[in-house]
Amino acid sequence: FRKLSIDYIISAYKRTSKRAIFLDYDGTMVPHTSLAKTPTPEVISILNNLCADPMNSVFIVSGRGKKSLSDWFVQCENLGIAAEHGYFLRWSGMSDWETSFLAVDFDWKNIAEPVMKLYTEATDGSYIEVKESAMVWHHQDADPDFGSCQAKELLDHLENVLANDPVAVKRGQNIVEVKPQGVTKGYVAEKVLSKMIASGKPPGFVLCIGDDRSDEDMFESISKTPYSSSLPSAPAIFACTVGQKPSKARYYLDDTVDVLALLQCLADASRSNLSNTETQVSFDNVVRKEP
Ligand SMILES: O=P(O)(O)OC[C@H]1O[C@H](O[C@H]2O[C@H](CO)[C@@H](O)[C@H](O)[C@H]2O)[C@H](O)[C@@H](O)[C@@H]1O
Repeated sequence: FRKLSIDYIISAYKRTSKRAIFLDYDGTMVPHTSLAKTPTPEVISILNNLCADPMNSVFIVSGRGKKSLSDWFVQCENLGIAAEHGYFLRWSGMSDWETSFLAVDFDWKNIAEPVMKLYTEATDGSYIEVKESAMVWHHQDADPDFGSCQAKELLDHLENVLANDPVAVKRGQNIVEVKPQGVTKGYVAEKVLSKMIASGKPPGFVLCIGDDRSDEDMFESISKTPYSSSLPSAPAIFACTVGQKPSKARYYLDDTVDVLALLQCLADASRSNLSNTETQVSFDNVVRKEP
C-alpha cells in the first residue's frame, strides 16, 4: 500500500493506447466537506480534457441519482456515467440510460421505509433519501456521535427485517443505504471492461479512484478481470483509494486536491501526445508535398 506516484502512472499512461478510467464522485472529485455538491469548473474541464483523448474511456461511478449526475455533467458529452451504484449506466452524454437490472422486486421499500422513519424521528438532523432503486438514511447533519450510533443500530435493524429480501444494506459516508442485491460499482467496472475486451479493444491501462466502501468493489473487480491475451503485456492496473485506510486498493492519494492534480497531469499528457501527433501529421504532409 503506497502513495500513487505521478511519474510512475504517467509513464504507464503514455505507453498505452487504450485506457479505462473509473472515478467515484463524492469524496473523490469533490470533498465531503464541500457545501456545494456540484462539480467545479476545474472538475468539468479536467474530465473534458481526459474524454477528448480518443484512447480514453472515462466513467463517473456514483451512488447518486441519474438526474443530478446528468444535470451536473451536461457539458461532458463524452463522459460515461453510472448512477445509483450502477443500477443505471449511460455510455456517453449522447446515449440513453440503460439498466441491466430488469424485473427487480422493490417490495422491500415498504419494510425499509417505516424502520428508517423511526430512526429519523429519533435523530435530529437526519433524513431519508428515496432513489429509484435504493433508499438512504442520512445523518451528516445530526450530532456526529449520536448519528453514528444510530446508523450502526439502523444497519443491524434493517439487516434483520430485510434478511429474506433481495437487498444489500450498507454503510457509507454518513449514510445507511438499502439497494438491490448485485447492484455494485464492481459490476459497472466489470461490464465496461467486458465490453471493451469483447469489442477487441482491451485496455492496457485501468485506473480506478474512490474513497468509500462502495468503491472497494471496483478495486476488486478491476484486479480480477481476465484481460485479453491479445494484449502484448499485462495491463497496468491502478486501484487507488483516497486517504490512508484499510483498502483493497494498492495505492492511495491523500485527498481530492491530489486526485484532481493527478487527473490534470494525465490530461496534460494526453494533450501533449495529441499535439505531437498533430505536429507529426503536418510534418509528414510537408515532407510528402515536397517534390
Ligand atoms: O458514490 P458516491 O459518489 O460517493 O455517492 C454516494 C452517496 O452520495 C450522496 O451522499 C453523500 O452526499 C450527501 C450530501 O449531498 C451527504 O449527506 C452524505 O453523507 C454523502 O454520503 C447521495 O445522497 C447518496 O445517495 C449516495 O449513495
